[in-house]
Amino acid sequence: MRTSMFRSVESAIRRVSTSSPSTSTSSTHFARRCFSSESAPAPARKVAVLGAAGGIGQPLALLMKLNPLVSSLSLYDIAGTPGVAADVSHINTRSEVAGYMGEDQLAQALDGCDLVIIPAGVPRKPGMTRDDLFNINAGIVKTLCTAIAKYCPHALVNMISNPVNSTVPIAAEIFKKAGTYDEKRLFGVTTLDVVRARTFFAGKANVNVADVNVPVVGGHAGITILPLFSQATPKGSNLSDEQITALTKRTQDGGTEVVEAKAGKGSATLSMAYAGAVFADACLKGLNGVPDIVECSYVQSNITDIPFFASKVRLGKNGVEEILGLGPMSDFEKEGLEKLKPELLSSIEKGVKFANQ
Ligand SMILES: NC(=O)c1ccc[n+]([C@@H]2O[C@H](COP(=O)([O-])OP(=O)(O)OC[C@H]3O[C@@H](n4cnc5c(N)ncnc54)[C@H](O)[C@@H]3O)[C@@H](O)[C@H]2O)c1
Ligand SMILES: O=C(O)C[C@H](O)C(=O)O
Repeated sequence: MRTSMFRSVESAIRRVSTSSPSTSTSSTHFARRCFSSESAPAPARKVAVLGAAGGIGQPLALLMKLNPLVSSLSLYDIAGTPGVAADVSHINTRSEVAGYMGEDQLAQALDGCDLVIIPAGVPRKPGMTRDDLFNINAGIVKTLCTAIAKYCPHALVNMISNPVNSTVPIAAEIFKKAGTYDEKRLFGVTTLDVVRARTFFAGKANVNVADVNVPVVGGHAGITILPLFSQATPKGSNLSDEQITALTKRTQDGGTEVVEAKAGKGSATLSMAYAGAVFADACLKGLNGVPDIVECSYVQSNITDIPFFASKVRLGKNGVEEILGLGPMSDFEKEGLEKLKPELLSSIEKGVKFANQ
């Protein structure tokens, strides 16, 4: 899996946190180091963030403003976007920023978009599952996807709103009804699971976190999140079965760990904004024809008997270029795969049913 994006963000942050004011790099240099490694002028790309005034939306707006692959940044929410847009727009990087507020400005926000990122909707509180968000977030996603089908039907869509296992199938159904569905352009963002798996593995295996890769497959809720630690690189110190079981559980419960630590004040926002920015950057690089961009994502898939499934995906000019197979799995992972299927399938069916009622 390509890791240059992760490495460059990490090295940029290390450098900023250790440099004195007199030795710090310019802000433009910082943005370049954070994201694309391309030096040639990148094509114009309009990116929208829907839910841009929220806990994820604001830091994600900041990170997308730092991305030199973005030429136009459209920040939409039902409230609060003028302030977020004014604030972010003062950063001296390439993109022009515009804020849009309320449904009557949604068309303008979406018009001409190449990529739409959706972190709109309510987050969990302690004691809730992601599925408990379905009743509110399904409707929000339906409204937003109906508008996407109308105003930017060819955009890539990065779905962050939970429950991702259901919101992606909802989006697919809405696009099908509108006659605009292209399965290559719809992605559930599961990058945070990969980010967590990499971090947790590095700690236990005693390897440099910047070098670690771990595919995470399945879906994005509890046991449907299946990290494949047997494929983790670099190998590092040998981990026992107990350690692998514990790492798997911690990755599956990573979201809950943050929800509980925030004690009623929402779920992961900063790590999610980072993960969302990493995935959006990969999508933009793919659109721009950069070769060998591979990330895990929850997409329409036939690598298992479940119609939507997260796995490694090669990104290209049309979105999904290739869905990569699961690769060799340990017996523990094979067992996890069979266990997750009923829950994932039922979340998919729930989304499909909702979109068609
Ligand atoms: N995929 C993942 O890995 C992942 C990780 C973290 C959070 N999430 C999910 O992301 C979502 C947002 O989380 P958050 O912490 O940013 O929540 P938040 O409440 O802080 O922000 C959500 C934003 O969405 C906006 N919103 C509500 N209805 C909208 C609509 N119809 N159109 C546009 N915007 C609308 C709200 O005004 C708010 O600003 C939640 O569903 C959460 O569960 C997913
Ligand atoms: O856990 C949540 O509710 C938010 C998100 O899906 C996460 O994994 O952090």
